[in-house]
Amino acid sequence: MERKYVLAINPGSTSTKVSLFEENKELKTFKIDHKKQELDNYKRIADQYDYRLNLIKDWLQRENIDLSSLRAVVGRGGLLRPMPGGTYIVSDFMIEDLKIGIQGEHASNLGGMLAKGLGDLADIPSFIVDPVAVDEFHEVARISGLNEISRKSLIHALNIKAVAHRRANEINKDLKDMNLVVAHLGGGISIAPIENGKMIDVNNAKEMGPFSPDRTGGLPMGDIVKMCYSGKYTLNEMKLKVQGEGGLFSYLGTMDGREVEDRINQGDKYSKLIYDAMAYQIGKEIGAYSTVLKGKVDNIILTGGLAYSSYLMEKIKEMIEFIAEVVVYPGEDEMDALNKGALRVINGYEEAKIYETEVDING
Ligand SMILES: Nc1ncnc2c1ncn2[C@@H]1O[C@H](COP(=O)(O)OP(=O)(O)O)[C@@H](O)[C@H]1O
Ligand SMILES: CCCC(=O)OP(=O)(O)O
Repeated sequence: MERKYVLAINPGSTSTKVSLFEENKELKTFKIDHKKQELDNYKRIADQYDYRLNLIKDWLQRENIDLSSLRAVVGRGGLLRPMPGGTYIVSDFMIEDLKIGIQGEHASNLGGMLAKGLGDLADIPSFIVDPVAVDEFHEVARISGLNEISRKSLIHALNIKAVAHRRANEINKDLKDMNLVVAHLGGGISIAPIENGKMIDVNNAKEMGPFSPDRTGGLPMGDIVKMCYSGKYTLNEMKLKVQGEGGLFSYLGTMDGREVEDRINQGDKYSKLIYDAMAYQIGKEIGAYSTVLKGKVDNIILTGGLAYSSYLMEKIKEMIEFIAEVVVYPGEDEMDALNKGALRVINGYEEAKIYETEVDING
């Protein structure tokens, strides 16, 4: 059978998306929704491997997609060691880091594992593209203010890079000649200044910056220290407060922007206060990162699921339009970005990077 297709896999906290591509054309796509009770059965993210792999295999079978028709499998990359952006071959060393969660637990850790699992079965290469651990920081951005702690680049790199390239193509410029501030506004929020194509800083989508639908972002430090030592909460409970049950969820009991807007439209003033506060924090962070670029910003890009909300976009624009033209790309196209990353290598435009030669293996 002719090997024609690329299979892209994007594991998220509540779903696994799979898409089949023939060159640049997305032929089929499927979102497998996972019930919370189902995922709660697994102690660690890596433990979900067989469960999610079998669901993908079932889908392939239902769609009559034979593994021998695939050229490559590509997955969303996870919380690996700090690494340059690009397309990476999934190696055994990388798999070990994904399994232990070298920089923490995240659903995207399964992307490389699932890609390699299927790639090995079909005897074809497996890749990851622009994982959430891409680190292009300026050295000064790493300094936190406490000697034992470094600031980390944990970022929605795949979508941020994809929309930055999209804007550059739209205005016929080379991204290397552009400065942008990109705000990925999803369940978690990443806001990054991009200087000549490099993401030189970011808030850290897991624990700093603005609050998001399910995360607190940065919090008043003294109060957090007191809560940690109050004896009222376990480590895991505190972690869940910061990521998973923080942000909109902690105030309003929902992490769905649409539901919050329904409540606002019905006159709920408290929901409006909280939603407006999220917009306020996002605008403030975009302002801060514009100063990183010394105000030389070609465009500000707002993207991710929350960018579908015209209410939120207008609130944010009011605060930042004085800096640069604002461009809104609602949603994300991570499947397309994964496929494009794999194709660049398969079609010989780029060489696949080797994880163990790009990262600090002793770090
Ligand atoms: N039309 C909309 N209006 C307001 N919020 C929306 C809309 N569409 C999606 N969202 C919100 O966007 C968030 C999810 O964004 P998304 O980029 O899909 O995140 P993730 O991939 O991190 O789960 C959720 O809070 C969702 O409710
Ligand atoms: C760890 C940075 C990327 C991230 O937070 O992704 P999700 O929003 O998909 O959890």
